[in-house]
Amino acid sequence: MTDAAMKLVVTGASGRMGKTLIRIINETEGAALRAAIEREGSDALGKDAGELAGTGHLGVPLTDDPLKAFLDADGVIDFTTPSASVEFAGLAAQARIVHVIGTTGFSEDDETQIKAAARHARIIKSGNMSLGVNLLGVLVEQAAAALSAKGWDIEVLEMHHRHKVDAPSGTALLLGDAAAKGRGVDLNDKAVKVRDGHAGPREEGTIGFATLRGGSVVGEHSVYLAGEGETVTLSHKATDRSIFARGGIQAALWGQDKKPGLYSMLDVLGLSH
Ligand SMILES: NC(=O)C1=CN([C@@H]2O[C@H](COP(=O)(O)OP(=O)(O)OC[C@H]3O[C@@H](n4cnc5c(N)ncnc54)[C@H](OP(=O)(O)O)[C@@H]3O)[C@@H](O)[C@H]2O)C=CC1
Ligand SMILES: O=C(O)C1=N[C@H](C(=O)O)C[C@H](O)C1
Repeated sequence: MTDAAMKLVVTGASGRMGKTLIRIINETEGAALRAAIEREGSDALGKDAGELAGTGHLGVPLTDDPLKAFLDADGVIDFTTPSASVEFAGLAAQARIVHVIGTTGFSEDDETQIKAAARHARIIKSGNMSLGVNLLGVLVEQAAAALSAKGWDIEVLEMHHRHKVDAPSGTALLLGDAAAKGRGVDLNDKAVKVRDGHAGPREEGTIGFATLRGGSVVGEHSVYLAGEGETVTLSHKATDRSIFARGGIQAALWGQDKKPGLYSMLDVLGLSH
């Protein structure tokens, strides 16, 4: 770690992604863990971040004072809950730092508040921080555009571990959005997220979602483009959370010299058009 290293805060530090981030930041040149935040009342407060993450003692105890931590840092990497991330976006704006948001499951109102915070913070937000999924999104957009003729139906299937609380996943929505973009439509007008009982035949032009939950599955996504007599399937399988952590850290480093604004992982990876 050098003096020039980007000083990072990890929120949700005792969560699945928080611990992965602490481990990967510790291995990343140019990044340094400055503080680790957990929610008020958490049993993890006061514990050492490195000991929690299994990397050995780092001398960074978990605290519940995000503003103090943000004012003394260059960036925050945040995989927590929608309400916490909205609060952190406001604090990142006050501290004028980079805010990487990996959290999923936001409401429209949450999204509006994050956009407002991006007037002062550099916010990079994505439902999936991995290179593979963001590349998949580009391919889905191309396939949906190429197969936009009548008769091709698009369905997104996802599976995650039993602890996941939001559905469809942020990645499934990202892929659905890419498909909608390829077709030149708005996903909000075309998404079918639930089918139950006598749902009737499939409505032409809709984009369907199906959700599976179970075991320890890190994240699996498939987009089906189903035509008459043939189906094209585009898939991604995550087997290790470190891909999300590496992407989150890459996003934070990328954001250092950017103007305030709301960016996506496509911007970070040079895949936006
Ligand atoms: N974009 C991407 O690439 C990825 C996104 N995710 C998303 O990241 C989020 C977190 O996932 P995961 O790590 O599996 O979930 P976890 O539940 O394991 O971790 C979330 C952590 O945030 C903590 N937390 C909740 N509220 C606050 C708060 N106000 N201040 C500080 N910490 C808080 C929780 O504490 P406690 O448990 O005590 O409430 C918990 O430790 C989810 O939305 C998930 O979908 C996950 C992987 C990749
Ligand atoms: O909750 C998770 O675990 C994951 N969440 C993200 C999502 O909602 O798509 C990304 C990844 O698939 C893991």
